[in-house]
Amino acid sequence: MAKATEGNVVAKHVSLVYDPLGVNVLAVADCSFEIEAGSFLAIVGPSGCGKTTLLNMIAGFDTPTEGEIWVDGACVASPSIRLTPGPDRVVVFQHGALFPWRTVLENVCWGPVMQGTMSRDEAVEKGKEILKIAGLEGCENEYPMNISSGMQRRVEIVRALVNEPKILLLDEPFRALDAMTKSVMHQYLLDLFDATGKTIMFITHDLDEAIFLADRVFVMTTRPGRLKQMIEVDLPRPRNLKTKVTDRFIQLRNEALDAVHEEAQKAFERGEREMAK
Ligand SMILES: Nc1ncnc2c1ncn2[C@@H]1O[C@H](COP(=O)(O)OP(=O)(O)OP(=O)(O)O)[C@@H](O)[C@H]1O
Repeated sequence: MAKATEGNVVAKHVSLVYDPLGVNVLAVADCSFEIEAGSFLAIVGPSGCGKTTLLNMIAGFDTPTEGEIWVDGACVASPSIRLTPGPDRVVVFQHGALFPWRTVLENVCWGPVMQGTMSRDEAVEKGKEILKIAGLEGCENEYPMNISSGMQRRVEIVRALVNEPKILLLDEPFRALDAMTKSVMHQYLLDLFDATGKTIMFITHDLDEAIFLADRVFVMTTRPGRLKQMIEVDLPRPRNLKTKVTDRFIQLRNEALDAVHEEAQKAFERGEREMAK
């Protein structure tokens, strides 16, 4: 699959202060980075460092207090722009949100049909095609409660992809899954990434997951979240289980671990100091 030409994200000196007149929490500070069209960026960092805040600004859910976010040459977020969430930037959260009263296929087709961007027949065709890549062929008529949690997560990702977004934003989508299921999810996600060529931004606490999936790993500092380190993951694709035992994988994972651990230690010490006040 050729790399996408759409979905290039550029963040320029982005900061966000929650409640500037009240508690005044500087969540993200002066973050600048680029996600090239068709590439996979993982974001890691200590708890509360601003990962979701960054994702929410790209999704159009939150307005930066300073700086700008550009998608394909158009400014989509800045202090002076009205929020514009839309189907070009679709988010999958860690907690599932499938309609329990609709079948898998109905869940997957609902968005584009409701928005009028596809006829029902087109959405069904597209939905079935992506469900197949995600290993869900034959589950179209099941209800969410009758399939496993790993399958439910895949249905959600398929549902997001059916909208043909420019960017897929994933906020710890596999956090609640056991290690074995997670590992299977990774392979399906990589298959979907290879097949669709979409730009993906993926938040996680799991460094193995970040290195295994991504082209680049953005390590954030403890809050306020800034860029601490950008790790270029030069592992060849397609990747599989054997990738995880290569020397290069272990080297990259250790690099990420050192960077995150240093920040987690700072966050911990700051927490202890605040408790001692
Ligand atoms: N609405 C809000 N008002 C005030 N502070 C907030 C608000 N939302 C988040 N915060 C604070 O902003 C900081 C960044 O939060 P955010 O959820 O982006 O971090 P995170 O890195 O995604 O955290 P985690 O890894 O725990 O999910 C945290 O200190 C959080 O408590």
